[in-house]
Amino acid sequence: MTALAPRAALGVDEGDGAAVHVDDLSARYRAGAGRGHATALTGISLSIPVGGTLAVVGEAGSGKSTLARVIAGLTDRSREGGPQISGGGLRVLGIDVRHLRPRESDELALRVGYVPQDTAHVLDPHLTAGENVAVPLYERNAKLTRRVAGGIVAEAIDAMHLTLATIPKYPHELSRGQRQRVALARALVLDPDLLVADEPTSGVDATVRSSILDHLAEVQRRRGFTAFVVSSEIGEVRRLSERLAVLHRGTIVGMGAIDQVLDAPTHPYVERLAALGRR
Ligand SMILES: Nc1ncnc2c1ncn2[C@@H]1O[C@H](COP(=O)(O)OP(=O)(O)OP(=O)(O)O)[C@@H](O)[C@H]1O
Repeated sequence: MTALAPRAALGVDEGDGAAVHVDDLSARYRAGAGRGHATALTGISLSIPVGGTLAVVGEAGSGKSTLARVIAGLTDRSREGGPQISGGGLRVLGIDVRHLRPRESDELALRVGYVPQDTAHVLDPHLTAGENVAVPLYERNAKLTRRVAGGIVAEAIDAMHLTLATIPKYPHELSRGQRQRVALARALVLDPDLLVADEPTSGVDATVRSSILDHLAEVQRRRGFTAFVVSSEIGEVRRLSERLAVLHRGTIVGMGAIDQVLDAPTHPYVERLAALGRR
């Protein structure tokens, strides 16, 4: 892979200029036999321009992972037990996620890199780090030679500043921070148009956290993909994004430039967040 020009500069446009366009979106989960549904998101509207980044913060259970999953196209239609879109609209890379057809679901899988909170959901414990990163490559092209795949994997591993000695190791032989970076390498190996990362530094030591975020920001600057990143810490957000959305009980209670949101809080939760950020 050579260094790629930013997509916005290449003129990749998804119609209305936004890579992600969420309009009054509601989402829910099946609550189990005879118990109806549990609403997780209500009236969410946001937009991420091509090549832009939006960071999302909010307390536990506020709906961050649900929003990440629906934006990644991992709805109940495509994945058993996933969130269902129950109202509003969602366009991702020009695709209507609410009415996703199987072909579009496959297209999204190739064009969206997704890193869940728990890397155990994407890293197969029976495959080495290198084999895990290669999985999407073979999904896209089963005829890829081992030599070509190996070169691409080595580059993806290197881009996350992991040593090549990581490649033959199994996930359990790696630290949590190394596993997160392998999961990021896997999500980025197909050179996606959109990265959805759900707390990419969750459970990682504070000293390693900032370096993961810096590597991620550097790769994004080079490749110009659009990013939606969930974070649990306001301090982390600035390393990746200039824009912030704050979720509280399934609704957005603050959105805009980070300082604008924190300096003029319009909700008590944002006020608390701003106070934490000042400490
Ligand atoms: N698979 C599921 N089935 C039913 N309800 C769910 C499911 N996943 C999440 N929920 C519910 O949806 C709401 C939002 O959860 P979500 O995981 O999106 O929040 P979050 O902000 O990401 O939380 P955390 O920071 O703890 O990861 C919560 O009330 C949660 O209990």
